[in-house]
Amino acid sequence: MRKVVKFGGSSLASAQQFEKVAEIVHAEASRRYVVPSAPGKRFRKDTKVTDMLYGCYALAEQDEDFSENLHQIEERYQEIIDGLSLTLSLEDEFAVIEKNFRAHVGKDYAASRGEYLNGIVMAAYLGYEFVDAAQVVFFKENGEFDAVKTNEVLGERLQNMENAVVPGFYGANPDGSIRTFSRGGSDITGSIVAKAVHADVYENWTDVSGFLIADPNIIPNPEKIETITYRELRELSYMGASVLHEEAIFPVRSEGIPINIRNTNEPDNSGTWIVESTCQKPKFVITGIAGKRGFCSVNIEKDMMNSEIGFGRRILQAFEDNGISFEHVPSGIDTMTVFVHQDEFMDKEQNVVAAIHRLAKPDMIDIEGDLALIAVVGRGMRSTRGTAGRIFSALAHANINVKMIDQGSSELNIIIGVSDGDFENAIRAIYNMFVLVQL
Ligand SMILES: Nc1ncnc2c1ncn2[C@@H]1O[C@H](COP(=O)(O)OP(=O)(O)O)[C@@H](O)[C@H]1O
Ligand SMILES: N[C@@H](CC(=O)OP(=O)(O)O)C(=O)O
Repeated sequence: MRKVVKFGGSSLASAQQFEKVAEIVHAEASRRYVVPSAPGKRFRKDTKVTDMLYGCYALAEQDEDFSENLHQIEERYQEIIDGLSLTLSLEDEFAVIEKNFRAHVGKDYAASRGEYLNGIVMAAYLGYEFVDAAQVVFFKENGEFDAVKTNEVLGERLQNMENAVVPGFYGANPDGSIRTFSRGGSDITGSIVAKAVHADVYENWTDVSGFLIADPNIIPNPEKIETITYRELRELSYMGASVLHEEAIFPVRSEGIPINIRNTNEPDNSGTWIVESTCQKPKFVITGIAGKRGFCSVNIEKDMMNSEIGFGRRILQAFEDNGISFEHVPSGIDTMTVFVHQDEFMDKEQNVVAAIHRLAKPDMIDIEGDLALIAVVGRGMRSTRGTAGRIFSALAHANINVKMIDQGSSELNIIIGVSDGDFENAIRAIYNMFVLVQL
């Protein structure tokens, strides 16, 4: 049995958390490969080390004095080192970091030091070997992750190592400079390592006892999801369920390696299993609910548009020409609506409108901002009639106006558009309808 264990920032925020982590790792000999994040928040208003590093580097980039900021970061590590009674010194490491910050080596390098240093501390504490991710995780010239080279080099490097710590979140560009994944990217590293070592399980340890049916910041103590498929998870994490990075499933999915989400603060809880397929029936019709704010809808009207061949393509071309990706495109007989990310769209809004007029000659264009999209996801929905009806009914009872509904052809998800202001109430109403009433 071979396991890769990734610990998130919340699991590594302090010496006390490190102690829990070591207990978990040493509890099973199979937990051979450890992927740590940078120290996260110790309390609600605390700052993650990654954010401290970004802030510190921003000063360095402006040639402003950053010594106090860097010192505060060093103190966070020192507190952990002292709390664990380690004899390790990071003095030389911080001297190199300071020099590189002064030389403006890059924002990604700066952010990556959180995981790099935590990896060194973790390896010393566990008695595991440290492997710098810059030597084993690679990106291509165009910035894409180089899965083939990484798998080969990482697999070979770890093959004969009994135990190792590989820091999450970063790797190297072809010229050797550091590049990070997007925020939360240590989850991706964990998955990459699991694939490279042909792990039996990828354990992802965090501060909640599994993937929950809804965001615990919106629903107090939501029910846990026992088992979820990769496809369901992809829908939920893409739509904002931040417990696992949306790209983290790809490396393990191709190998059929299950992911087990676990809680460092409650290690006896079996957590959530993320699998390719299962005959286990979900407890409720829906598996989970997730959502994101910050969308904008562009409603286009033109009489008889449905009979005009190429109309849809011309509309979408207006977005493509302006470098804007779209989320959903529900359409009617004489109307078509394109949902886009508001922050991406805002600056180019009038260019897109002009392009639509030029390319598709619509009768009217109407833009509405401050919308939220909610995904109701579940493999159980396919075999249950009336799910959309129940969602509508729940939202109507909560006095929420539904702006859009879109059911994926896989019948795995239903997407609902509501006003930003209704976002949390809508999630509560759906949770109550499908989960609370059944408990
Ligand atoms: N559906 C969900 N299930 C569990 N946690 C969720 C969900 N949606 C959002 N979260 C949030 O995700 C957090 C865990 O992710 P993250 O903060 O990235 O942890 P880590 O520091 O371990 O990487 C939880 O504390 C919770 O607030
Ligand atoms: N430390 C990085 C990468 C990461 O994955 O962190 P966490 O596991 O705490 O989400 C970030 O804050 O984005």
